[in-house]
Parts: sequence; structure tokens; C-alpha cells
Amino acid sequence: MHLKLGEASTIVVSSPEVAKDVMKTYDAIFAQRPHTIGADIMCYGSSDIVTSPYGGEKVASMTSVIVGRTTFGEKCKDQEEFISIVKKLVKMAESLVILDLFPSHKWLHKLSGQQPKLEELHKQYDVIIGNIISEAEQKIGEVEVNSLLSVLLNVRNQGSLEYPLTIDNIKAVMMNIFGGGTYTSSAIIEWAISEMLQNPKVMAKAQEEVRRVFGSKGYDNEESLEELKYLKAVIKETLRLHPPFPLLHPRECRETCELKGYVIPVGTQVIVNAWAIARDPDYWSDPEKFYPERFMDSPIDYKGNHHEFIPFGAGRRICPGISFGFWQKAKLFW
Ligand code: HEM
Repeated sequence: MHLKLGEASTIVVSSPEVAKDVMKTYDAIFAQRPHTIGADIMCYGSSDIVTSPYGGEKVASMTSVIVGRTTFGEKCKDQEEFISIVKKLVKMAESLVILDLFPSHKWLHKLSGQQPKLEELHKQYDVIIGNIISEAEQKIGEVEVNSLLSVLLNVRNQGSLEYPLTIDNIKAVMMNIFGGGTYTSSAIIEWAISEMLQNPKVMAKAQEEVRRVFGSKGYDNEESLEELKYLKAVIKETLRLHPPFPLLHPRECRETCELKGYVIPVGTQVIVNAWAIARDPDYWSDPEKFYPERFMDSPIDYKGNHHEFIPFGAGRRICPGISFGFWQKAKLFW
């Protein structure tokens, strides 16, 4: 479907075949994200991961250290304020999306009053994250600190990267981690519980499995989580019906190419409709039904290999928090 959203020429992809073309066959062509005003203000000139241009080597250096580490480590005193500001920033940046449809109308950005508000909120974020970073820097060397922030600061201080990591890069990445990792996880947990309450048999089966696997010994190690096959199917089914990003983050066409016989010009925005794809009756029987059993003994996973099920996206821009995102939920249920 082609839409003209303000000045932005946009196509919406709602079939697994074309999603595969965008995220596999032509993945490199669509690996760019559109430029947004919200990210420019909020994420230090879009120097983060989510909105960074494809091929940004500085960011590539950073992403390798991100996997597996997602928090500040031990609780720091400003953490709660930090999270509350990030929540407000993300909400506000989303409401600014309308302005991105008219990028050349600068007067509109100011007139709406939203841009100055976002800039003000961003100043508050900058102070808080600055304090958290100073606190973390003081601890480096004192005790062995094992957190994403301490890892990033160490990498930066070693200065061994071809493209140095700046403090602004670190601040922007911390925003991504909390912005991308908190709402998504809580939304899935709420949906899973709500679906299980409406499907008591599913709830009973999941509870029985958790009690059988962990019994009275309690949660002991990561490996035991692999035994929670039914719970895993419940989470997959929740991700299928209620993906936290029903429309994946937009991509932008970097090179003219052809999708299903249509020529897609450079600069076209592409929105993949993961929600519609995961309910496509050609791929899913009784698609509206919450039925975790469909994933038991099924090869379909959420890692971007099956384009009819892409809650974490696929291709070069697939969610880097995928393992954390998935297993964090299993642990929280337990
Ligand atoms: C249920 C949990 C989560 C879901 C459903 C989810 C989903 C997504 C989706 C759909 C994308 C866009 C992928 C694409 O365009 O192909 C994405 C990107 C991203 N996610 Fe997640 N995510 C989750 C958790 C997390 C967590 C826990 C983190 C961090 C620890 C995270 C960090 C990111 C980042 C940094 C990106 C941008 C990647 C890029 O543009 O290159 N996400 N996520």
C-alpha cells in the first residue's frame, strides 16, 4: 500500500513475502531509518542505535558491547528519575511524529510548541544521565562493576576503537536501552497474563510446567529455562497477537529497487506491518485465537528467519535485545 503521509512517501508492507523482500532480499537497501526531529533532539543528533544511519561505523563499534548488558548495574540513586524522564521523552517524541511528515516546514515545528517542550525535557535527561555517568566513573577501579554503562565507559577510556565512543554516544545508547527495553517487556507480560486469564486451561498448563521444572528448588540456573517449553510457546503466541511494535520502526530505501513489480524510489519510507503479517490467514490457522500449542514442536522462531512471525524485526536492523527481551519475560513469569 502506498501512502503520502505529509511530505513522506511511504509504503506499508502487510504480507510475509514482501516483508521478506524488504528485510532479507533487499535488507541492505532498506537498512536505513528515516531521519526524525524527535531523535535529533532526544538522542544527541541521532547518535544512538535506533535512529542511526545504516553503515555508521561508530555505532557498529558500540553495538558489539551492548549485547547482554542492559542496565546500570547496581542501583544508582538517580535511576528512578532517569526512567521517568525517558518514559516522558519517548511518549513526547512519538507525538512529534506528525512533524516528521512535514520536515521542510520548520515554522510548524516551533509553532506546535512540542519541539521546545521536548528540548526542555531533554535538558533534564542530560543532567540526570550526566550525574549517573559521573557516579559510575568514580566507581571504575574501586570495585569490579559489571554493567552496560561501566563496559561502555571502560571501552571509551581505553580509547582503542578506530572510531572513538563519545559520552554523547553513551548517553544516547542508554536512552535506547531503557526506551526500547522497558515498555516492550512490560507490555508483553501484561498481554500474556491477560490472555491466560481469559484462557484458564493455558494458565493451568503453564503453571504446572513451571512447578514441575522448578519445584521447591526455585530458579537455579539459565539452563532450566530451556525446559519451559510451554511457557515459551505462550510468550511466542503473545508476541504474535500483541507485538509491542505492531508497525516496525520505519526503514528508508537507499537504492532504487523493485518490490512485486513496483519500482521503489530512493528515499521512500517503508513500514512493515508485523501485526497484520502475524494474523495472515494464509499462514496461520484460526489466526485470532490465542493458541500457544501452535508453537509446540514448530520450527517457527522469532529470530527473523520466518517472515510470518517478526515481533523483533528481521535482517540487519533486527532487535539486538532479542534474547534479553524474550528470556527476561520467562524469568519474570517464573
Ligand atoms: C519484548 C521485547 C522487545 C521487542 C518485541 C522488541 C522489538 C523490536 C523491534 C520490532 C525492533 C525493530 C527491528 C526492525 O526494524 O527490523 C527493535 C529494535 C531495537 N531494539 Fe528491541 N525489542 C524488545 C526488547 C529490547 C531490549 C530489551 C532492548 C535492549 C536491551 C532492545 C533494544 C533495541 C534496539 C537498540 C533496537 C534498534 C536496532 C537498530 O535499529 O539497529 N529491544 N526492537
